Amino acid sequence: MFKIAWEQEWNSFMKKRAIYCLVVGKADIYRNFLFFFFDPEQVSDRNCINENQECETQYANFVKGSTENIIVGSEVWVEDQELAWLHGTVSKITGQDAEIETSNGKKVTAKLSKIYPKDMEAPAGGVDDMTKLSYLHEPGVLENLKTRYELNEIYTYTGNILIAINPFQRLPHLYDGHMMQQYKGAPFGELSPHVFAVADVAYRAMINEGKSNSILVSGESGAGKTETTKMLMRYLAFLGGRAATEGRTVEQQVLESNPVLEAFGNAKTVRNNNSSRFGKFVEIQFDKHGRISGAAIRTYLLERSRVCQVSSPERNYHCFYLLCAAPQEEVEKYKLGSPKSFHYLNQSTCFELVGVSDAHDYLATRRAMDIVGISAKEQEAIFRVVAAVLHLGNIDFTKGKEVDSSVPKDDQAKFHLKTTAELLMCDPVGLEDALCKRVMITPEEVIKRSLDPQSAVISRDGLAKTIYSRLFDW
Ligand SMILES: Nc1ncnc2c1ncn2[C@@H]1O[C@H](COP(=O)(O)OP(=O)(O)OP(=O)(O)O)[C@@H](O)[C@H]1O
Repeated sequence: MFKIAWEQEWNSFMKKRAIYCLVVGKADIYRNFLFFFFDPEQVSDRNCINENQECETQYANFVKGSTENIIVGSEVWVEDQELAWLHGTVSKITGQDAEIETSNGKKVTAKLSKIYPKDMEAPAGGVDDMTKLSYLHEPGVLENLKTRYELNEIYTYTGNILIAINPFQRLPHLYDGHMMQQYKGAPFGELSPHVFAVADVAYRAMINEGKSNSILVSGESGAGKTETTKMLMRYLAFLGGRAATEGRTVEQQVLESNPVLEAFGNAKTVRNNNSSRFGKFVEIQFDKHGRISGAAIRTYLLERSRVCQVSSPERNYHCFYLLCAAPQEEVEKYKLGSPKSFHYLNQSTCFELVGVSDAHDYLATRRAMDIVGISAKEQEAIFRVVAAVLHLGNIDFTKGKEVDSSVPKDDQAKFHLKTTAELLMCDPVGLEDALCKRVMITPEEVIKRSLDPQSAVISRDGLAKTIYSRLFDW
């Protein structure tokens, strides 16, 4: 389903003439990237890439690199289980097999078709554009990215595609005002590769051609897509911003939408403490003078199951923990307490994030909601729903008097049922009925059937997921 949504999005990107920005976390993604851009069938499918001279050259280089004649004494790359690729020298060739003495002193045998020539003339610091490599094969590009990464150069071009490697550390000098100023209007490729250069070229093309443009940010979880997108938005806000007038500016609202979305759609996962559990399409609208005039964010396919199911060392959506850490009067108003007391949170033993204050983030989210234009009344309703989901998860069931029926388990369960109903502003009896009974509508009649405790739990979780995902979509 995601693939279909993505394909549709891709086609619409194509119509809008995309500029690519690719984020890489690990070798696997780069492998996919090579496949996607250099597989002949894929290339011919993507007319816009086919038209792109640079990509055709890259593809030709790729083929050349893979089919190069290898002889005894050639310096090559050979696949390694641990390190992905090892450098070595061919010592013997027998038929289609080559014997290689690797740089770490091992002797390995590999098929000739599986080894790749090493570029012995590549500069020590790597190249800033992969099209400058003699051989554009996987070990070659990975070696180049690694060399640059070790020099803190996290960005590299492949033609007009930007490859970004996650630095896993703050690099403020890369994104400050001075840097933005430098990239403003600079011809693409003149300065070091940078995410601002991609945003700049997209913006200029939009202004010059009077056509919409898109930037695609792709990569595996934790690769840095969200951070990269924020940088892109910051730079576009810098280019298209207005002098601050009274109240909120559109660009402020655009930027402040991030913390709001992250509070409700991000969670800690094994790979990423702030993982977006949804897809996002950000549209920034500019007027004919190149000033930001509006913005829209469309979200896709929130991971609904996380609302009810979470395991160590992951967490549920940030907003649940933020609300539990809200000022005392809010916590009392929503009848909350420690995250440890809620079933939807305590299935995992992780409640806090290192270096993150949920209490601080709660206030920051409230501020961001103000800036985005969510009224105090709406904010109150939003957090009522968040609290209601937590209480809903604590409604346990036991067997009722009738066969295969269920009722709230004890006083605790009844308290949470009553509180959920209060927060959702619905009738508690109606809510209990909805959880413990199923209504089937047939052409002849409406049948109401009792649910056993297990089915009532499924129905409770279904309701929690639906409420939360509707809130997120809203
Ligand atoms: N350019 C960067 N500078 C500094 N840190 C970064 C940068 N890019 C990523 N990071 C770090 O890596 C973490 C993960 O990045 P990010 O959340 O952007 O990944 P993602 O690709 O959006 O992941 P997911 O798909 O799970 O949402 C960030 O929280 C941040 O700590």
